[in-house]
Amino acid sequence: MSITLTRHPEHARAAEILSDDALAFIEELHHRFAGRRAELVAAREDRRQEASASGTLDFLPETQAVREGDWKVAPAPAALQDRRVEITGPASPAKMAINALNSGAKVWLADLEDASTPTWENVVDAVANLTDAARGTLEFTSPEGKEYRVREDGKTAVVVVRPRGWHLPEEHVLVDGQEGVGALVDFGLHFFHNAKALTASGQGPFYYLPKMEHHLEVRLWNEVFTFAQEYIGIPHGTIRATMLIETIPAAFQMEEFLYELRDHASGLNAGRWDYLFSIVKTFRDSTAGDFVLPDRGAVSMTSPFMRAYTELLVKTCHRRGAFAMGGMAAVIPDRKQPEVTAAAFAKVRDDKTREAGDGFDGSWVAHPDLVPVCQEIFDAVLGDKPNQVDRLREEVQVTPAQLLDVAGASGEVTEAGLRTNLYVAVAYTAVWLSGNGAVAIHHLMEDAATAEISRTQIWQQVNQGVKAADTGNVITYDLVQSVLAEEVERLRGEVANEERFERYYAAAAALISRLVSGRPEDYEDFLTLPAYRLLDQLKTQAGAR
Ligand SMILES: CC(=O)SCCNC(=O)CCNC(=O)[C@H](O)C(C)(C)COP(=O)(O)OP(=O)(O)OC[C@H]1O[C@@H](n2cnc3c(N)ncnc32)[C@H](O)[C@@H]1OP(=O)(O)O
Ligand SMILES: O=CC(=O)O
Ligand SMILES: [Mg+2]
Repeated sequence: MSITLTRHPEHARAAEILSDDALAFIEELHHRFAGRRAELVAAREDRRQEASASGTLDFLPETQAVREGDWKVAPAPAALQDRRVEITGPASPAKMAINALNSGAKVWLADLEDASTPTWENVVDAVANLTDAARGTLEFTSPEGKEYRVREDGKTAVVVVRPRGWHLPEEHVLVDGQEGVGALVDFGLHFFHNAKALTASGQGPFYYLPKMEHHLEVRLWNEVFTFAQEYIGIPHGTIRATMLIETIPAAFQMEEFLYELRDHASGLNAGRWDYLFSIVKTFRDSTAGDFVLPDRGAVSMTSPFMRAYTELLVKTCHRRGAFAMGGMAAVIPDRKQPEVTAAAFAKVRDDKTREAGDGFDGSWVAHPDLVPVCQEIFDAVLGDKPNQVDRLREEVQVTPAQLLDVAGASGEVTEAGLRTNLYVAVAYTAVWLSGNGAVAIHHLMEDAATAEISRTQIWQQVNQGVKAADTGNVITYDLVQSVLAEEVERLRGEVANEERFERYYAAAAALISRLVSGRPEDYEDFLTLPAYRLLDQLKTQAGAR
């Protein structure tokens, strides 16, 4: 075998999850698909520069026949007919996996992506938990003695696994001396251990595919699926995947995404947070139009450019017999603060009411207490039906200009918003570095996608010399540095643990300080790329203390 591990994960199940047979499968995937994946990821930047320079994007002329053709995706299997409420959350720790399975949601998006830090231990733990879940043996006892068991009334959520995006490596796997691909490792391990059991029970294997920018990236996943099904010996088309439309180039290729994956596609999801990130990232240095996004907190789903995106998504999906899945309202309840919970419920209700009314077939929630809120709204709209794929929305017409109308969003850039962005970017990155990919900050769910918006907005504001509406100050890198220093001191006080602060928060602050400089050479395509390189280093330092 030409596959080796740079380090064995510290996990009791490592030998089972990383068995020789499983690694041989990863090696095959790597040999067949890693080269093309590298080319496709590399091709993104040229296209981005073109879009930024021209200040526009358009539907692709070369795929007009696909958009005008008469075709549909494969019909949804029984387990995915009703997706009115989907809870998202990491597949590690086991406690959260069990809570998600028991939440009453129809689907659990088991996340190895936005909500997960891909430490080697987390990756193995997530696959181990998902393997136990597929066999009905997942259980957990907390250090306090609380026992967690999966419910036995047949109402557990159907599991849909989200592997890492194409951009992330897996540095602990080497194939022919070349670094592994995070997406292929996550998918490969989960699929290898579970495909047969899930096929036999009719519960999968199902996936969510994140952060793609071009339909050729979808084609690559389709080829991965086709090969994987053959390798393991399950029928072509058993896998079903829902693709996130969460990049601005993807909004111009919704039809093409579904077409490329048509034998395996079950829908599209409006991933609003990465979508906003992608808009700012793509046009961050554009001088060909006004693409400066107002403060993150001021942009809502009712902004015209966000409505254009969701309306087009519903219309496209239903025309092709695919499910249209709504996104995440980031407000979360707090069981200890009823007024926070009431405010969160009201906001989620508004968000889901808009989505259900627009024709979405279901939507996401971030917390178990939000499942009934979302369910009630979709129940009222769906009535006896499991979905509303039959609502064609033929009246919807969306133009490129509408999708790109960032300037039409109401709201301003403020220094208060800058401060919040800096606080969130550092606090989230620190928590991520400590091994936890999702966290509540000021009653909002923060994950990799929301943090990406925060740090990219700052880069854009510095690069474009934006004037803050509340103070009148131009946002310069010096101003950012001085606000950053204040927010880092605030965090030092809040963390109140000097060792933890030094290990994670100081590292996070140093990283964010560079990423927001507004200089082209400091911009990183993904915050998690440089952060990933710190994980083992911090682990070693922690062990050495
Ligand atoms: C942009 C996007 O991609 S969105 C999708 C990716 N993001 C996510 O999936 C985030 C999902 N949500 C979460 O991770 C969590 O809700 C957080 C981190 C935001 C908040 O978690 P906590 O601070 O633990 O919330 P809280 O204390 O209220 O939790 C209460 C209980 O619900 C559980 N819980 C909370 N959220 C979830 C969830 N999403 N899935 C499963 N269980 C959950 C907690 O584990 C806890 O369980 P316990 O009572 O057995 O100990
Ligand atoms: O993955 C979802 C998003 O909003 O980003
Ligand atoms: Mg996302």
